[in-house]
Amino acid sequence: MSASDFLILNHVSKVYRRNQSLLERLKKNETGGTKAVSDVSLTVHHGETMGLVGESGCGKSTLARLVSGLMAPTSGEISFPPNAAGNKPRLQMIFQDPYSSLNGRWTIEDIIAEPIRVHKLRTGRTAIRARVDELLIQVGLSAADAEKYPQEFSGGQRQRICIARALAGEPEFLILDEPTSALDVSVQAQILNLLRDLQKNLHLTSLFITHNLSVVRIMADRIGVMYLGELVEEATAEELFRKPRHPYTRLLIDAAPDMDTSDRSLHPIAGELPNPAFPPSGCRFHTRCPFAQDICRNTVPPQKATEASGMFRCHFDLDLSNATVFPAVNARTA
Ligand SMILES: Nc1ncnc2c1ncn2[C@@H]1O[C@H](COP(=O)(O)OP(=O)(O)OP(=O)(O)O)[C@@H](O)[C@H]1O
Repeated sequence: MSASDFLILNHVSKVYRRNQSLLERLKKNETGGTKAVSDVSLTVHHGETMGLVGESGCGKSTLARLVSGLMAPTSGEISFPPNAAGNKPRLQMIFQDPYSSLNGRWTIEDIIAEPIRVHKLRTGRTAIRARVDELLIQVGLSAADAEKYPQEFSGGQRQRICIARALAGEPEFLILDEPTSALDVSVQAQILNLLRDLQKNLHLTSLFITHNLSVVRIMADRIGVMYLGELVEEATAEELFRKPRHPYTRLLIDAAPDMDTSDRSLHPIAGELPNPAFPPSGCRFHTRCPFAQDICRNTVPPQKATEASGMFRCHFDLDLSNATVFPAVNARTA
């Protein structure tokens, strides 16, 4: 542990239990459920944005809920090393759906004022209203919007309100779970720009979760890649794109849309995602990996360190820096 450590995940796993049929029990699934997060170890440093990326169902949202304390891990530990004052950091979350996360019967003032009141950050109606106005302006809305209701705003504007509400709690740590995935492509870029400016100006530490690698490339200092509950690679954003070490990372890079063009759709990733309740043996990615050998089917790959303080889990040291390593995939998506 070092002084710059903000959040530490130590061998964290989460199993969702479910009722099994007799046949299922006889078959094999000894865990009796879905191991949505499997043995994840990760450190987030002060002031850093850690991106988590992977396809739907890889366990990203489960990890977010574990880190936020909404849910306890089945095994492993999650800790926030105490700051100088010995306090736990204040945490806020921003979710994907700005429609369901705002109470339609409350005015925007009530919504944004709530965390200010709960954490006793200002007292008195005038001071609280002044802070609400300030936050609305900070997220690109206007003080007059405080009197309105959520239904009067577009999706992008509602996400701005959610961001203002999160900032109202004066968080040291922000968890963003697919904050732009429900928005139109043109609005996505505006919200990402806003979030980037806020992170820079407010020196927030954050966990940014998305299925879109192009989005974390813009937002994150470091990126963790998840596949079927496991962290398969972790590196700085620069290193991950320059020299991916795991074949799944290479496929995600090839599937990522180009944020500089109007076509920002994700390209499909080859192969079918296995059922997380019954992950493949050995390397979980072997059923989709063009480099798979017998060892991949039978043996769990070791965790290997990269030169630049990253890590990856693959039996081989493949050179994946060139996009042509998956010609079939690239021909299909061209
Ligand atoms: N409450 C739950 N009970 C049982 N299984 C669950 C529960 N929540 C998630 N799962 C399962 O755990 C796995 C991981 O889900 P999770 O939502 O964390 O993934 P994700 O990567 O965030 O996906 P998405 O982007 O679709 O939300 C999936 O197989 C999912 O079906």
